[in-house]
Amino acid sequence: MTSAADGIQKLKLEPQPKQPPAEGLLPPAFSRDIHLQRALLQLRSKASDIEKYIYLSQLKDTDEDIFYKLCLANMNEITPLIYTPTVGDACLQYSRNFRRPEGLFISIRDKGRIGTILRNWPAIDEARISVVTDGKSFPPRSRILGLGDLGLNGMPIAIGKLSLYVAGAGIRPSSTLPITLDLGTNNQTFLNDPLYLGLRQERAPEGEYDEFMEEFMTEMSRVYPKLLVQFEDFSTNHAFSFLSRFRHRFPLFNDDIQGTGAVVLAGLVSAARLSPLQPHEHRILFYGAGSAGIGVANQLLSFFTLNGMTKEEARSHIWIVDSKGLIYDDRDHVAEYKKVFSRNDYSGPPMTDLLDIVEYVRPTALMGLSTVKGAFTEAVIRRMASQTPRPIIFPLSNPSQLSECTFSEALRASGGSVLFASGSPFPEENFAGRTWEPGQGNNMYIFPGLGLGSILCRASSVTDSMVEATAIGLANSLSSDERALELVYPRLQRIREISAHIAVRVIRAAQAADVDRSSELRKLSDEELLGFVQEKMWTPQ
Ligand SMILES: NC(=O)c1ccc[n+]([C@@H]2O[C@H](COP(=O)([O-])OP(=O)(O)OC[C@H]3O[C@@H](n4cnc5c(N)ncnc54)[C@H](O)[C@@H]3O)[C@@H](O)[C@H]2O)c1
Ligand SMILES: O=C(O)C[C@H](O)C(=O)O
Ligand SMILES: [Mg+2]
Repeated sequence: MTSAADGIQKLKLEPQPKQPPAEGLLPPAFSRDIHLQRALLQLRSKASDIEKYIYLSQLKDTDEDIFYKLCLANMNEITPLIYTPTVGDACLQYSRNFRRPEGLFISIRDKGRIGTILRNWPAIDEARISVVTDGKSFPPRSRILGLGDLGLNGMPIAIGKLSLYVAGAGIRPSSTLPITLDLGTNNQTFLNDPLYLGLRQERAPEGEYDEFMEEFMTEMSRVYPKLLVQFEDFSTNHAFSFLSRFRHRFPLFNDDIQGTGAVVLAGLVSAARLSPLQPHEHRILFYGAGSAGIGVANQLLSFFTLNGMTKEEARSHIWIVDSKGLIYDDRDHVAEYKKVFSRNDYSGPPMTDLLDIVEYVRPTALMGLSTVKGAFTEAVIRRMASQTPRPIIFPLSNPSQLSECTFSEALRASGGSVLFASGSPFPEENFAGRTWEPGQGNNMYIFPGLGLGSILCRASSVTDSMVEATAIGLANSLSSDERALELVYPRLQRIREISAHIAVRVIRAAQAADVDRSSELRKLSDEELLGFVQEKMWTPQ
């Protein structure tokens, strides 16, 4: 009879000691440099992105060094395959394509013995960073990107984010820990699918979920005392409540609320530098009021407060639209977490049409976090472009098929005046006799550096000031060449350099907030600190 442990051994999850292969096992002319080229050719020969994703997962499993070398040399080509948008399909098809475990699955039935399960993770190094998702949705079509209730199939998003920690910030692969919490699913297609790998039950009720999370977080900190936790793609209500419940007790952050807030703040700062308007002239309209929309709106208050306004004044520059239209005081049914942005200067009939809202608000910036494909119509973009000289339009919903508009649409409808960034990548465009590069406003620019800085200074918690520091660090990391091309984000190929720069800002902010536990870093100059951060980055051999 085979035991569960034998099963895992067969699935090769256990780390294999690195030894040169015995003589004769490799062909005489084999060289690792040439093999890198071979791997790229093999990758490019695959017919679809999901096949490329599967190829890359297997490459990571069999030869981690080649996998990360390939990533680092080809960030623009590989990031969309191991991360957004392909990871969306990888999630949808996870139970069909599953080959071997690459992370921990902790289910509601493990309540009472979560510590034991956590100790089963067979890593060589102590886990230092974990991305945790519950693959869960609240209203239909929310969370895991914008794809809905994925239940246990959310695992690839945790794996994808951690691959970017390694590629983008040089976190040691063996210290990363992807975790999917299986609390059941209300996705009937999965429940009916014989291949579905998760619990075949509806989601656990709130009270039980709360107890489960309490035990989970407590055990995580016991088993892995140096661990930083990233909450990913929880449904909106849980995203906010778990963040506020745990953030002062454990080192953790929520990527969708805080990471997205920071990346959009950085993009807005860069875009505003290209606009002729003064900061206090900006009026920001949010389309979508979930964890990301409200998280970003909260973070964008800093755009105004850093320019001398009070929080109250800053709030008056922000308008929010949810699925029921513009949010204002006299409107019924406004969830508590949105109320802080409710307008007290409008009291007419409900305003639901985006074109009417754009006409009324006259936004200089329009942020899409709604999961509503095509919501930024040609008419909406044209109207905005007629009201403001450089409309800032960020359709941030993921994956690509849920984007509020494409780069081509925004460019053409605005006659080239748009300052654009999208959550998922879009190709360059030829328009009006030149080539235009879109920006990608994705939290992937933030979490690697935030994680690296927090880990290196052993932050006991992740403060708002550390998150804000990532945004300023990112906005200041554009090269003169990138600025000349009017890019709002730096090129992805420079992600390691950018992450190191962000990590330094994070460490300094942690020191100022007194949450750093590696106090010897306080003695280093900024230059020495940057050197220290870069030296700590893992590099594939
Ligand atoms: N670019 C990034 O880095 C990034 C980061 C986080 C989230 N996102 C994306 O943002 C999207 C939203 O994420 P979330 O976590 O906030 O999801 P969510 O489900 O919590 O929120 C979606 C919001 O959109 C609103 N909405 C739905 N239909 C609408 C309509 N017709 N008109 C106006 N509003 C409508 C809903 O009311 C809700 O407030 C997802 O697609 C996600 O992938 C992008
Ligand atoms: O996963 C991404 O690409 C960004 C973000 O965390 C999201 O949920 O969409
Ligand atoms: Mg996310």
